[in-house]
Amino acid sequence: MGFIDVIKERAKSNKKTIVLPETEDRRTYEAAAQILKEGIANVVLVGSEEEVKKGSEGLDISGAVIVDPAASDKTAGYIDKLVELRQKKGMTPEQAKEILLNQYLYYGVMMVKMGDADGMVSGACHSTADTLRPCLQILKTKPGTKLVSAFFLMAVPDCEYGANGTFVFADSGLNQNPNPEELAAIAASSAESFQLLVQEEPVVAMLSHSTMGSAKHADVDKVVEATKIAKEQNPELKLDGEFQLDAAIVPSVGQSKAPNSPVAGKANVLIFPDLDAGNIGYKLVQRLAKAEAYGPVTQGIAKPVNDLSRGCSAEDIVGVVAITAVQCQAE
Ligand SMILES: CC(C)(COP(=O)(O)OP(=O)(O)OC[C@H]1O[C@@H](n2cnc3c(N)ncnc32)[C@H](O)[C@@H]1OP(=O)(O)O)[C@@H](O)C(=O)NCCC(=O)NCCS
Ligand SMILES: CC(=O)OP(=O)(O)O
Repeated sequence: MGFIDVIKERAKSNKKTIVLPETEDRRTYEAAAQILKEGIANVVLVGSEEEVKKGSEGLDISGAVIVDPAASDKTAGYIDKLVELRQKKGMTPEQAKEILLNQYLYYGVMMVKMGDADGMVSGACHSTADTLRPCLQILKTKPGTKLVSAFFLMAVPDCEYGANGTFVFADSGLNQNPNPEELAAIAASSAESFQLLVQEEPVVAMLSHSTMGSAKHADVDKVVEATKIAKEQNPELKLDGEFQLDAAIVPSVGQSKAPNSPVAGKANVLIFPDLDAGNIGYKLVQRLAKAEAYGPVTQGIAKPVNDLSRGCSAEDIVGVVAITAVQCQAE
């Protein structure tokens, strides 16, 4: 079984309820039909009966729950709660009502916040910034976590590297230019996510254009500092750096460029120095190596809510929903 098949089986073993708010997008219905058919999760679609009927024409989504913000008796409570949460930022009851009746993404986040759904997946037709901003504003970080970050689960076909071709790539979605402390936090969270989702020991590489001092630059210094912090804060973790990508994942190159590192050549969690590298890197592997790419999956947020690339397929949405359901099981 491939990575995503295992995740789907885990999701089915203890079904969770996931909101899909993007009912203006046909891929949402195609994914919902597949999720229901396979029994991966209970599905909530946000929209009017009429919108959903029109958008899902020809698909069997009869098992989905449809929640219409304009008709639901929960909406008034969501408005009050949103005002309470965002009052200090200037949110008025009128604004909260306008947002919740018209922006289904916000409605989905409020359903999760209020415990009316376990998790949410959105982002097929909203940018990452527009998807994650309301999640961060309303749900906030998990207790004990300062930074929310985002990763991709990459399943590369016919690949002997990583965990049989499965990797976590981080941060590929959220933090644009993390400082050393933030990069160290991203590494620690990514190791935890890898353990939860891949169920193998994480081996974490801090990536750079330099391996163990082979290049000199402020960008390299940042990764060296992040590696030092991450090691100090997580002495139990298999984590090392700084590495070029080949030294991190290819055993023979790791052996020649960093012979004394327990991580070189064996990494399955790749920590990119910034979002340019992380986002470009995952898209290169997805498009050129034809890897499955699931995400951006968030970590460090108070409840499981995950994003999608606007370039995603319905099958990608199904995969991210299954991953979200497994994160919900771990809550
Ligand atoms: C997500 C993003 C939009 C947030 O930035 P922003 O719009 O400037 O919003 P703010 O900085 O005001 O943050 C909004 C809230 O989220 C919180 N927040 C932002 N980033 C956070 C993080 N990484 N961890 C925890 N909380 C965070 C802020 O504290 C703030 O909370 P508050 O409103 O209660 O004070 C921004 O980080 C971003 O654009 N990231 C890149 C996304 C992207 O384009 N990715 C590429 C494609 S995948
Ligand atoms: C993850 C990502 O790159 O998202 P989008 O394609 O929506 O910008």
